Amino acid sequence: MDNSTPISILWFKRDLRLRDHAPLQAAIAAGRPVLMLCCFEPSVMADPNYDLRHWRFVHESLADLNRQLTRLSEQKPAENQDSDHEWLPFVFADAAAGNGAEHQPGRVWVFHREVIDVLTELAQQYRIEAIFSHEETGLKVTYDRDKAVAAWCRTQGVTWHEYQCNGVIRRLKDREGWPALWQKTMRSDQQHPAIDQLDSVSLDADGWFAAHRGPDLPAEFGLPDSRFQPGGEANAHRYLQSWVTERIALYGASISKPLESRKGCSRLSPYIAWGCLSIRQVFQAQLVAKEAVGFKGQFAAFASRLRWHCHFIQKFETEDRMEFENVNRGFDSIEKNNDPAAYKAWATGHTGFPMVDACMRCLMATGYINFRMRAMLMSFLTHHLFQHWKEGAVHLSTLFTDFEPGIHYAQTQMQAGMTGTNTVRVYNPVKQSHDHDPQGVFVKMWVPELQNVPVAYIHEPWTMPLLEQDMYDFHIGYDYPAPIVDLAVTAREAQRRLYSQRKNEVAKEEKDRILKKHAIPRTFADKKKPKEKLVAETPTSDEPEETVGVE
Ligand SMILES: Cc1cc2nc3c(=O)[nH]c(=O)nc-3n(C[C@H](O)[C@H](O)[C@H](O)COP(=O)(O)OP(=O)(O)OC[C@H]3O[C@@H](n4cnc5c(N)ncnc54)[C@H](O)[C@@H]3O)c2cc1C
Repeated sequence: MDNSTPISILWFKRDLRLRDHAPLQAAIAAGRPVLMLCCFEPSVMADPNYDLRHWRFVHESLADLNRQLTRLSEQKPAENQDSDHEWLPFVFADAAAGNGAEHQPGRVWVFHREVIDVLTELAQQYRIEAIFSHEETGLKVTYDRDKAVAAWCRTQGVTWHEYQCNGVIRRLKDREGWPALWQKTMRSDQQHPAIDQLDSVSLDADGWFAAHRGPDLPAEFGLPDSRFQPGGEANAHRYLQSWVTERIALYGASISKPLESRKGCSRLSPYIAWGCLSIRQVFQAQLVAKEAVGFKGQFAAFASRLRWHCHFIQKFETEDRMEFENVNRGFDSIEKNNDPAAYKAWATGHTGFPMVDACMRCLMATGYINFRMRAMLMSFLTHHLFQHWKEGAVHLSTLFTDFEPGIHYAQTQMQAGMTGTNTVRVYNPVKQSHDHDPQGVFVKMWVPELQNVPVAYIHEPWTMPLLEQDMYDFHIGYDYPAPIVDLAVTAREAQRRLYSQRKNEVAKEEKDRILKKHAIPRTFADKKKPKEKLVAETPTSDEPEETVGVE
């Protein structure tokens, strides 16, 4: 192929799948050879929100895409595929049966360079006619990158076709009609690319590509770590299948519990965040399963969370300054503590509160903790320690394998009480421990110092009399820290300061602005529905049902 042959570029971003992929479908339909690429960009990898755990997941997901494409190009018949890919024939049966013999599905070319540099150098080799990708609602670093790519496309005469990502809509002024648009997207046909017709551009692997792909990626990206969820579309479908056919039964009883949620929640979040699954695929899978397996209430609660996913990202899409600034400017004048020692105790899991410490350590080791405990961690930092949310938000981003900027920053602001529109929820970690880990099993799993502490004291080890501390050879302040704050005092003080801050004029004006921009207007029918039902079926509020009530 010479440089006068027009080609299309399929740019994989946070959409690491081959199914329900509108840009790939459109790139194939455009009829030109397609060059599929993905870039590990040094500028994005240097962003403080990211960590090895994210890039390992992306690396695994890309390896999975290339494994699938290799199998398709080898035209292996469905029955010969190993159990690793037993789900593959489901979508690609035609290609696997040999209908795509004329075309090589090829591979995704993975660079370790800025995308703009890759595009510039590719443009010297090929006539790039168009770029196809999903719209990304990302951090400032990727937003700026996308603006640079758009400018590059304009100067080069390249058309950049961007496709809606999940239920998030660009350039929306307010939320009038948003729920109906979301439903329409979720119920519309999936956009499966005709992979058997993909005419893939093949770069010279040992020549041009080797010279231009950039430095080797860090070796750890390629080393699996079994403590974390593995990346890839194949794994995503496995989690989805086991969720909708079996694990859904556990949802209601597990959602709030740090231990039980590890199996009894879907655990689909990293696959959704990195695009190994689209929200539409998940929504439609649960619609089908609901008819087959029942558990309608559990499925309804799950479906409402799929909508929250897009609802929160939509907020960030509309107001991305919340990565750096208080969403309600009326809180800019609030004075927060600046206590590095307290922050460090929180960030490393040494606060003296077993549930806080167990959750943080579990998160550090495995990349996952359930919603309620995420909210509790943020509440502990911003309410009980009264520290600013910013540093803590970045710390948690690096720990969540499922880090999704839109959900993360919108949730952080809400949990920290920075919206001025939601109830301030100050979580009591002792109560959470009693309610959701009564025997201290989870706590002991992650805070081994507490191994010998009797259940009677596991939630508040500092209440253990000295005599018993001697008896169990466990000493507060020596084997495990004394609590770093007095919860009753800090909870009261946080509520007082946050609510009094809401009274300033800027906070009030901002509240109105925020509601106008981000809240989903209630319809008359919604207003007549009982609250619980409303939350499950048509959430007009931001507040996940499991946090209703004072904590
Ligand atoms: C401070 C804070 C930060 C968070 N940061 C992230 C993040 O970076 N990435 C992320 O995916 N989720 C985030 N969440 C939301 C939520 O905790 C996770 O989505 C959920 O725990 C993932 O587990 P799951 O897939 O088993 O959830 P399930 O209960 O099985 O829910 C299914 C899917 O619905 C979506 N979802 C569930 N709960 C919420 C919610 N409260 N808000 C928005 N979407 C939701 C997710 O995509 C999730 O995968 C955050 C919550 C808090 C309080």
